[in-house]
Amino acid sequence: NLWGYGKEDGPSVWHKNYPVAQGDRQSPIDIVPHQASHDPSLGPVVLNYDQCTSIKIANNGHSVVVEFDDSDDRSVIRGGPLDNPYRLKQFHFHWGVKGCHGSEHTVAGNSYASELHLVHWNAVKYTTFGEAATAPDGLAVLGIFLQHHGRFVKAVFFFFFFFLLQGSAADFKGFNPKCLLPSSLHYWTYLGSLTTPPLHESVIWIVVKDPITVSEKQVTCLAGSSEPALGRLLPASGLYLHTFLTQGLYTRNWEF
Ligand SMILES: NS(=O)(=O)c1ccc(Cc2ccc([N+](=O)[O-])cc2)cc1
Ligand SMILES: [Zn+2]
Repeated sequence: NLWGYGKEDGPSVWHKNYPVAQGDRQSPIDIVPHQASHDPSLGPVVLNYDQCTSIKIANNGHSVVVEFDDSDDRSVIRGGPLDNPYRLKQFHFHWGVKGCHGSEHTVAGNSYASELHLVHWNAVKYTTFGEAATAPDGLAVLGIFLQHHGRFVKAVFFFFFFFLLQGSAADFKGFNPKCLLPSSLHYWTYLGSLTTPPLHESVIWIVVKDPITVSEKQVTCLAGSSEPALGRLLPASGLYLHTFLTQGLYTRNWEF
């Protein structure tokens, strides 16, 4: 496919197909806390996800994405650096193949195990996500660091990522991402870009300072709050995993 994270198709060569990679507001960045300037005009970020409607979960070959119904303003983020409410479109994770250095943003050079991105778009100024994704104030992505995954969480990631064969999707209803959010939303914010191709410089980044430790509790909440969906996913993926393991297909020790 067009791009990936390998030697031949990774970030160092993305500029060949996506010249904006050499732009002046590319993400991710290393956040250096004591170089960040305090902006007293910035208020708190407010999330209204109570009526959120997750639709499906899919594996696009680069990440696991949970899509939401964004046909109205039922799930929005507002406040902070945002002039309008931005609609929740999808969330996805970035994690590493080796242990715990999968986050995209780093804080004073330190990376976390993984990073959750909640992607929103400015439906006040633009009519479609695609249009917003090419505008300088079109998208707002809430980035949340996840730290030190236990074995249980790795298994869940494994289930999600490997059960959903590339390009497949499963319906995944009733999941509210609020259960994955830290209580205090202290954040850094900067104008940046999509962190993967097409790398459009259209993202107002809001990176939450405090990482969440994705504990069994969080994952259970994930399972709990989306019982119908995850319930359907897990046994199937459990079966898949069982087959995968027992049929000797399990060739290497997967590390997230
Ligand atoms: N990692 S991230 O910066 O939050 C990110 C969020 C969403 C996307 C998906 C995507 C966003 C926009 C387009 N586009 O405009 O053609 C295509 C794919 C890609 C990357
Ligand atoms: Zn992302």
